[in-house]
Amino acid sequence: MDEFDRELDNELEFSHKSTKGIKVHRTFESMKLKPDLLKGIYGYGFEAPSAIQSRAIMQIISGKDTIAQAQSGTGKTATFSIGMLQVIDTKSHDCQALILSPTRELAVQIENVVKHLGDYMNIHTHALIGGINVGQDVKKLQTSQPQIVSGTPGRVLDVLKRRNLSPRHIKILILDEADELFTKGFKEQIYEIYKQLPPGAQVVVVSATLSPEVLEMTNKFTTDPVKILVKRDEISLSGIKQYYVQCEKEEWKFDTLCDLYDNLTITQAVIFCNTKLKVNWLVEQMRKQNFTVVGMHGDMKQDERDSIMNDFRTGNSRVLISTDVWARGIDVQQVSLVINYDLPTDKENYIHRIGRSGRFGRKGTAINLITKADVQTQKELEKFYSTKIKEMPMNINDIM
Ligand SMILES: Nc1ncnc2c1ncn2[C@@H]1O[C@H](COP(=O)(O)OP(=O)(O)OP(=O)(O)O)[C@@H](O)[C@H]1O
Repeated sequence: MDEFDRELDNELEFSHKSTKGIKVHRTFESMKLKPDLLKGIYGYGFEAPSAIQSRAIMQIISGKDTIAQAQSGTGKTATFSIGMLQVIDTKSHDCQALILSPTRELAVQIENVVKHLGDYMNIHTHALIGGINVGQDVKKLQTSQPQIVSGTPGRVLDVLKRRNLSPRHIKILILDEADELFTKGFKEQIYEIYKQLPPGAQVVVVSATLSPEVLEMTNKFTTDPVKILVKRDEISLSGIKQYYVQCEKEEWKFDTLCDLYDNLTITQAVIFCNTKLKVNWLVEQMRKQNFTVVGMHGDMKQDERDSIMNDFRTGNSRVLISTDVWARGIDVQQVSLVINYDLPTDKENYIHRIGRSGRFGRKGTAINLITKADVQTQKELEKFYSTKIKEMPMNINDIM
């Protein structure tokens, strides 16, 4: 048992229900935001707040610790970004807000959203991510003095320890994909970072999936938080249709995928495998059959990851094969199809993976390629999320 778990053990029971009576703001105007922030929101193309935005933004602005859960692709990033931008003192050049997320690509994406929403506020931001020279970060921190930093836990902790980033004026900490941040590899780092913040710093916990165990853990970081939660049977989006193809044997999956290829390229598609080796293998096999695909995983060099992300975001590549490094948070609106070449090993990532499609009310399709051995796992997923995964019709065009 580590220090984090020991301290958790002493905490009191935590209620897993949404806070009652939260006011709903149906327009951004009614939130009385700074005019420059409002301009940034409209400039970014938003007209009205989504369900989570209409409830959580004002709670964040009020200074309360907040736990915000909402389905994938429903605008959680802008929820915390708008709340945070409203409370930042733009005249000060101290770092006042820190956003932590589990992958480098997500941390960069979040920084981009903050930058765009804060377009008219003269806001300085920086993405602190691993895989690039820390010297560059140090220089940027000194020269641009960002008020908002979005980063991955390892690099953020590193610059805090080197004293290149001062935590003294941080008044708000956002934990995006919090349940992922509370898993083994990260939680000690998160706790280390949290301990360096000034007492009373506001904490905002965000994810589409927050299990009772994770909610219990948030107790360590939050004081009397406002909770906006989603019941488990409401987490899967009805706009994302879920199907399976029964492949009998593992070897049959490949032929099935090749048969589906034409449909993958109608818009954009992401194919998930459970290991980096399998991603490499599948990319190679697909290319041997003259299919155009790209692959991405955490063992690749950062500049290669950046260039693959860039090509996929701009639509230059259309079919991406990846690990769970791509499961959470990444927002590419053109993705309309997700294929689970392997079923994920944890239930939460199933929801996150299929949520790469169907962004903000768009239609999406998810297809699981399953062998006999996967039947039970898939049944458990259906039961867990009270959802139905149907057999894919012979003619896939009927569902696309
Ligand atoms: N109010 C809004 N009006 C129009 N589009 C919006 C609005 N809020 C967010 N969006 C768009 O919806 C998409 C999904 O938003 P976002 O990435 O924040 O979702 P999320 O809830 O964080 O999803 P995930 O659970 O996958 O992390 C983005 O492309 C974003 O620009």
